[in-house]
Amino acid sequence: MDSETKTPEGQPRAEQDRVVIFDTTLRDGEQCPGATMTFDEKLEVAELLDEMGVDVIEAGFPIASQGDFESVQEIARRSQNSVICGLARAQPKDIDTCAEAIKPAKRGRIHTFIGTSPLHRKYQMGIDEAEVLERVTASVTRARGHTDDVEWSAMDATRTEEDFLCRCVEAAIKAGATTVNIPDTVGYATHDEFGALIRMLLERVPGADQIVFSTHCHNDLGLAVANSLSGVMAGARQVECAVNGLGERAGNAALEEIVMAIRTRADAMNVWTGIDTTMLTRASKLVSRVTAFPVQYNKAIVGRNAFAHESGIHQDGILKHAGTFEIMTPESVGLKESSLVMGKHSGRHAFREKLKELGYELGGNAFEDAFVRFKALADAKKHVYDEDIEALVDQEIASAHDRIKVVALTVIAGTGGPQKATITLDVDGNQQTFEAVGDGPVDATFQAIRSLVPHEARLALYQVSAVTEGTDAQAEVMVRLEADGKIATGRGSDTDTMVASARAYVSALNKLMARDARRKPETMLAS
Ligand SMILES: CC(=O)SCCNC(=O)CCNC(=O)[C@H](O)C(C)(C)COP(=O)(O)OP(=O)(O)OC[C@H]1O[C@@H](n2cnc3c(N)ncnc32)[C@H](O)[C@@H]1OP(=O)(O)O
Ligand SMILES: CC(C)C(=O)C(=O)O
Repeated sequence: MDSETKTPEGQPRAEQDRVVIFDTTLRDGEQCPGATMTFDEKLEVAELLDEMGVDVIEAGFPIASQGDFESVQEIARRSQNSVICGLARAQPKDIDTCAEAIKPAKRGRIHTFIGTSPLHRKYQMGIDEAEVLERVTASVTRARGHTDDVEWSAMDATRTEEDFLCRCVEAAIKAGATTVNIPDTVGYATHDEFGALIRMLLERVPGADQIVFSTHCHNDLGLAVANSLSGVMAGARQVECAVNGLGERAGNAALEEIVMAIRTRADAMNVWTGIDTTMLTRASKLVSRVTAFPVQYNKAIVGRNAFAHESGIHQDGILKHAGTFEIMTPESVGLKESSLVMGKHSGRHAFREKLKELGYELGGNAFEDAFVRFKALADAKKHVYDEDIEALVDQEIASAHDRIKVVALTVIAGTGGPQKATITLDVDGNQQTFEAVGDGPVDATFQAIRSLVPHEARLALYQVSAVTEGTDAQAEVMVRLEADGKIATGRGSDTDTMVASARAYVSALNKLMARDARRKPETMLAS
C-alpha cells in the first residue's frame, strides 16, 4: 500500500495518496434529462476516458435496457486500461445481468447499492433496518461470486442515522465489498459534515482500513466538488464524478474540477490522481457535443472564459507574468494559450499586443488615436473581433496624412422626411459645419460634404457590408469617386453606417486631392 510511484508530472507519490477517479458520465451523467447518448457516442466517450487515465468507468446500468447492457458490454470489450463498472440494485437479477455485461473487461467491477436512510427505507423500499442489512449482505455476497472487485453504495447516506450507516458499511465489508461509496444522493451535506462523516466511518467501522472509501456528491446546493474534496481530506481515496459535472438534477462533482483542484493544490491536499489533465478540454468538448449540453461560459477549468482575460489590469499582468492572474497554465488542461479578449475594459498594453499579433506597428499619436477609437468602438459594440480592430487601424493608417477629417455627424432619417445631415469637417486644421437636405440620409451626408468641399467628382459606387456579425457589427462602406478620368476608392468603418459612409466618402476625396498635386485645397473649399 505504501509503495512509491510517480505522478504524470514525474513527482514521486505514495500509492496510498492516490485518489481513484471513478467517472460516472455514462451512468449518472446520462441519467440527467436530455443527456441520453447513442451506443456509438458512449463508445467514443469511454475510449477518451480510458485514454485520459480514468481509473474506473461506470459504463451504465445493464438491467435498465438492452441498449445499456450492450453498451456496457462493448465498452468492457474495448477498454485498455480502465476498470469497467456496471450498476446494479440489491437484486439478484440486476447483479447477474451486470456481471454478464462486464465479463469481457480485463478488469470489471460490480457496483451494487441500496437506500439506507429512513425516507428511503420507509417510502422507496418499504422495508425495515434488518431487511436492509440482509440485502446488503446478500447483494455484496452475490456480486463477489462474480468478481473480486465489488463496490457497495449506501444511497442517501448523508441522511442516514450514523449508527445504522456504520452497521450497513460493516455488513458490506464483511460480505466482501472492496470499495464503499458514501453518496450525498440529494446534495444535502455541507462540506464539514461530509468530511466528518467519512472520518467517523473510518474510525468506527471494523475493517474500514482494509477497503477504499469513496465519495459520490451531488450538486443540488453547488457543493459537490467541495464536499468530495472534504471527503478526500478526511481519508476517502475514490471520487465519483462526471465530465462537465453532468448528472441527476444539478449534476455530480465535475471531474475536471476535482482533478485540477487536486493537482493545483497538491500542497494543501497531499494527494494525486493518474489523469492526463491535458485531455480535460477535449473530454469536456466531446461530452458537450454528444449530449448537446453547452458548457457554461464561466465554468471552472473548461468554460470558454476560464483562461480568458478582458480587463486592462489583468491583461497587463498576464503579459508581464501569467502567474499574476492564472493559477494553472492553459496548457495543463489542453488549451494552447490564454486569450486576451479585447473589450471596453482593455488597456494600452493589451491593445499594443493585439496590434502586434495582427501585424501592425503604430507609434506615438497614431497608436493613441487608434486606442481612443478602439475604446469608443468597444463602448458601442458587445464583441470587438480582430477584424474590427483591423478595419479600425486600416482606417487610422489610411487617414494619417489626410487633409480632410470627419469630426462630427448628425443625421435625421425616417419616414417623416426631409432627411438632413449636419457634418463638421476638419480641413487643413480648420473646422467647418454644414447642414444639407438630401434624398435619404446618405445623400444628405454626401451633399453636406460636397457643400463644404466643393468638387466635380462623381459618385461611381457606394457599397455597404458588415465587418463582423450581429446587429452591433461594424459597417464597412466603400465609396468610389471619379473625376477627370481618375478613380479613387475610399473605405470607412463604424458601428454607425452613416458615419462609416461619411468616412468612406472623405477618404476617397482625400485620395483624389492627394493625386491632383496641382490643385490647391483652398480652391476646393466652400467660401
Ligand atoms: C441515486 C441513483 O442514481 S440510483 C440509479 C437511478 N437510475 C435509474 O433508475 C436508471 C435506470 N432505471 C431503470 O431503467 C428502471 O428504474 C429499472 C429497470 C432499474 C427498474 O424498473 P422497474 O422494475 O419498472 O421499477 P421502477 O423503476 O418503477 O421502480 C424501482 C423499483 O426498484 C426498487 N429499488 C430501488 N432501488 C433499489 C435498490 N437499490 N435495490 C433494490 N431495489 C431497489 C424500488 O423500491 C422499486 O421497487 P418496487 O417496484 O418493488 O416498488
Ligand atoms: C447509486 C448511487 C451511487 C447514486 O447514484 C447516488 O446515490 O446518487
